[in-house]
Amino acid sequence: MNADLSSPATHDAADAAQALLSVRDVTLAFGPKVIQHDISFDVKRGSIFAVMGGSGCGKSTLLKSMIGLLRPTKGEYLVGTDNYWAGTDEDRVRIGRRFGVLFQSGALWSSMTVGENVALPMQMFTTLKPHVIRQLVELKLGLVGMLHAIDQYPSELSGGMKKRAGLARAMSLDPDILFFDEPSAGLDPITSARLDELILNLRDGLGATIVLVSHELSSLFAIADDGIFLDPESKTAIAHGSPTWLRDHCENPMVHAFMHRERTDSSSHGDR
Ligand SMILES: Nc1ncnc2c1ncn2[C@@H]1O[C@H](COP(=O)(O)OP(=O)(O)OP(=O)(O)O)[C@@H](O)[C@H]1O
Repeated sequence: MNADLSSPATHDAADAAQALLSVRDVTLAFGPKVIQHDISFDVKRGSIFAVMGGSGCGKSTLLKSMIGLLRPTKGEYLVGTDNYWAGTDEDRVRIGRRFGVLFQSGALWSSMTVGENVALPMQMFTTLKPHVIRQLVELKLGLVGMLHAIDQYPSELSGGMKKRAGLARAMSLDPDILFFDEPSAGLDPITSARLDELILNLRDGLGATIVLVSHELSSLFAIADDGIFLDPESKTAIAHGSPTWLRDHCENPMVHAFMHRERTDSSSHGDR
């Protein structure tokens, strides 16, 4: 399989200069089982970067590794000038403070209200006074259209509201980079489109930099402006570029089939 790495978004010296996060020659494995090898890409400040590929290719594993839950067997993650895995545990905690993560389910604490969930990271990691935290919580919930639900418990929320609340919590500490794992999973198309709009507003209004894993083509085409396509067979990246660029220009058959929702023998494990 030939790698189609010639898109406008292929990483080069200019991209590296703008990069907020640089992934360099990363190999991920569980024991002897290699999941992906020699992955390199740059996430530019203010971009929405998609990790794409069929089911089981290693998207979530890569995301986990980027947020510090899995040490790569080889390679580096550079966050600005910080080399994430090269430092001490304290260094990683400091660098990790620059990350916000939205997990698939929203991952809210069920015994706490929405407001308490959003306040928790501020209470744990800052010395802000309670009334300041309250103001910030209201601000974050306002940004995601959830201020009205500040005193509600997660069990009282719809799937889309849980995602919004999870997003407000991910933004609690004003992260430099937001990581989203399947933000549209479990949402109906209208709620999913609203979440896409919200994500675009966060990028355009706040200049947020976002890395996401998603299967949802409509969502990928609507919001992502750069990305990487992982192949489960060769276990490495076979294309770089925005989802629309890959859809319209990438000639690699696996990528073409995925982006056009076609079934081919070689992509039988691709998601549909
Ligand atoms: N803790 C683990 N130990 C061993 N293998 C694992 C572990 N976690 C994931 N894997 C394997 O790594 C591979 C990639 O899994 P991963 O969940 O990253 O894929 P994915 O692309 O996110 O899939 P999906 O789109 O279906 O969520 C799979 O073969 C999976 O079985």
